[in-house]
Amino acid sequence: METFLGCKKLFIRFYNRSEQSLQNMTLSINKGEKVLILGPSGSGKSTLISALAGIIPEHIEAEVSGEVFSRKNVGVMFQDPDSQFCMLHVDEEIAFSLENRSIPRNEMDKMIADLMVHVGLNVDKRTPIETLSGGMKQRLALACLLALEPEVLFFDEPTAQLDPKGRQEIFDLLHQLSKKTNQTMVFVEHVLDGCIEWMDRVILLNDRGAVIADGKPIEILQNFQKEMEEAGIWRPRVFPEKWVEVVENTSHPLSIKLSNILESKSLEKLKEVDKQELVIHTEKVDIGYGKKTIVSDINVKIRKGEWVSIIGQNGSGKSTFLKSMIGLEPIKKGQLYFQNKELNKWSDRELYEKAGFVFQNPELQFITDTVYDEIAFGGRQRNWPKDLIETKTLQLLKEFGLERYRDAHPFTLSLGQKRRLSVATMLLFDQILLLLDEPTFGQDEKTANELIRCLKERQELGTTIMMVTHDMDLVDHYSDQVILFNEGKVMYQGPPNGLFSNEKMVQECRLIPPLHYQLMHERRGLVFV
Ligand SMILES: Nc1ncnc2c1ncn2[C@@H]1O[C@H](COP(=O)(O)OP(=O)(O)OP(=O)(O)O)[C@@H](O)[C@H]1O
Ligand SMILES: Nc1ncnc2c1ncn2[C@@H]1O[C@H](COP(=O)(O)OP(=O)(O)OP(=O)(O)O)[C@@H](O)[C@H]1O
Repeated sequence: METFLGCKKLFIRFYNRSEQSLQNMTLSINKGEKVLILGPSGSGKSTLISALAGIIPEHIEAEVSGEVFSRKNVGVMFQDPDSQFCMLHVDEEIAFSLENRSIPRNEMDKMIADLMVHVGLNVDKRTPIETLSGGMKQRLALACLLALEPEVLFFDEPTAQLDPKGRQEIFDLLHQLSKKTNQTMVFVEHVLDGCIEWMDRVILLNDRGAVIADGKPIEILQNFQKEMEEAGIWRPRVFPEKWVEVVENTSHPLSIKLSNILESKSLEKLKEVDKQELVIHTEKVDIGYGKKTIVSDINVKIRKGEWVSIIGQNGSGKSTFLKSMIGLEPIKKGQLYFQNKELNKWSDRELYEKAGFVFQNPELQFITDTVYDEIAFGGRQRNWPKDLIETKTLQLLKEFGLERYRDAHPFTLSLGQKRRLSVATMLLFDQILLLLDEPTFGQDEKTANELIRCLKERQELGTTIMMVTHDMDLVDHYSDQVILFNEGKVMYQGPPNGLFSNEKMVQECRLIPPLHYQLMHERRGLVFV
C-alpha cells in the first residue's frame, strides 16, 4: 500500500554542519492519525516536520537522501510564529489562509471573528501583528492554520508561549477538532500534560536524530521510561484515570520528583531578603505604548539576591514591564529607580554592565557569526585576557549542551539551542540583575533543569533574578516574590504561597496553580503520581 505520509531511509544534513540532523529515518503515518514526536532539544523534531511538509529541501537547503512521502495540502504552525506571518494586520493574515480555500470575501469577516474567539485572540482584528505579545502571535498562527483546513496539520510546539489556562484550552480545542475531523495531525511538544493521552502514536527520537521508539503513548511511557529520562524528555505529571493501572505497575518513577515541588517557599526567606539593598523600585509607574497604557500604578521593590517571577495572561504586560525596568521601553508615568538612582541618570553603558537581558525571541540578541563568539563577546568588550574568556566560554558551552555547535551560526540552531545560547551569553560576567523573558520555554527537562541550576547559583552569589514565566511550578519553587499582572493592574505582589493559596484570585486571573496546590485539593478524575 502506498504510504500516506512518511519517509524511508531518510538522512538530512544541513550544508553548514558536519553531522546529520536526521539519521536513517523510516516512518509511515496513516491518514487521520494523531502523532506526537518527542525528543530532546536539537534531536531533529522541527527538521522532521519540515521534511514531511516539503519545506526541506524546497525552501530550506540541505543534503537529503532517502525518500519522503509528503502531501500537497499541508499546513504548518511554526515554532517561531514570526517566521510565518506575511501580512501587516491580524485580519489580513487569517484572510490570507481563507483565500487559499477560495472562501468568498463576504463570508470572511464572520469566519475571522469566529476563529479569533476559538483561539482566544482577544484583540481588535485590525491590530498590527508586530505589536502582538508572544502568546498572542502563537494564537494567531494557530488561527491561520485552522483557517487553512489542510489535509495534514503540523504543529511545532503550538502552546509553548501560552499562559497555563490558554494551553489547556488550546489542547481541548485541538482534541475536540481531532475527534471531529479526519485530518492528520503531527505534533511536536515538550510539555505533555493535556495532549499525550489523546494521541494515537508517539515517535521518540534520540539526540542524534534517529527513531528509538514508535508506538501507542502508554506503551512508550511504560517501556521507554529509562530512555526518556536519560534523554531528558519531560514526562507528563498528571495522568488520566484510564492509565492509572499501568502507571501503578511501572517500576520507574513517572513524574518529576514530588519532593522538589512539595518543598514550598516560606515567608521567612522573604524577610531575610527584606533587609537587603534595593536594586529596582518604582513609584506609581505606568507602562505602555504611545497613548495606550498597558499596566498602571506599579509600585514594586526588588532587592539584591531576590528571585522575582512575573506572571499573568498572554498580553497582560509582562514583557513590556521587564523591558521598561532597564529602559528598553520608556515608562509613561511615575518614577523608576535603579540602585536608588533614577533610571535616566544611568548611561546605557553603565546599565549594560550591571544588568543582563534575555529576550523572549532569542534571535533579537545575536550579533556575531558563531556560537562561541556570541558567548565570548562580552569578555572581549571588557578587554578580558584571552585565556579567561576561553575558559569561561568553554565552561558555559558545556553547561548548556552547546559544545557540538561552537562553530555554528547562532541562527542555524534549533529554537531550544538558541534560547540556551541567549541565556549563556548573559552569564559570562557578573551582573547584579538578570532579566529573563520566558527562558525555559521549548526546553527539554534536562536542559531546563541545567538552566535553572545556573541561575540559582547566580542568585546565591547575590544576583537578582527577574523572570517572566508561565511555568507555575517554577514560580512556586524558586520565587521570593511574585508579581502578577491582570487587566492593567498589579493584582498580587508577594510570596508564591500567598498567591496560590488564594483560590479566588487564582481563578479570577485564570492561573493554574502548581501541582503541589492541586494535590492539596485533589481534583477528581486525575491521578497525581
Ligand atoms: N538551517 C539549519 N542549518 C544548520 N543546522 C540546522 C538548521 N536547522 C536545524 N539545524 C540543526 O539540526 C539539529 C536539529 O534541529 P531541530 O530544530 O530539528 O531540533 P528540535 O528537535 O526541533 O529542537 P528544539 O526542541 O530545540 O526545537 C540541531 O542540531 C540544529 O542545530
Ligand atoms: N510595540 C508595541 N506597540 C503597541 N502595543 C504593543 C507593543 N508591544 C506590545 N504591545 C501590546 O501590549 C500588551 C502587552 O504585551 P506584552 O508583550 O508585554 O505581554 P506579555 O504579558 O509579555 O504577553 P505573552 O505572555 O503573550 O508574552 C499587548 O496587548 C500587546 O499587544
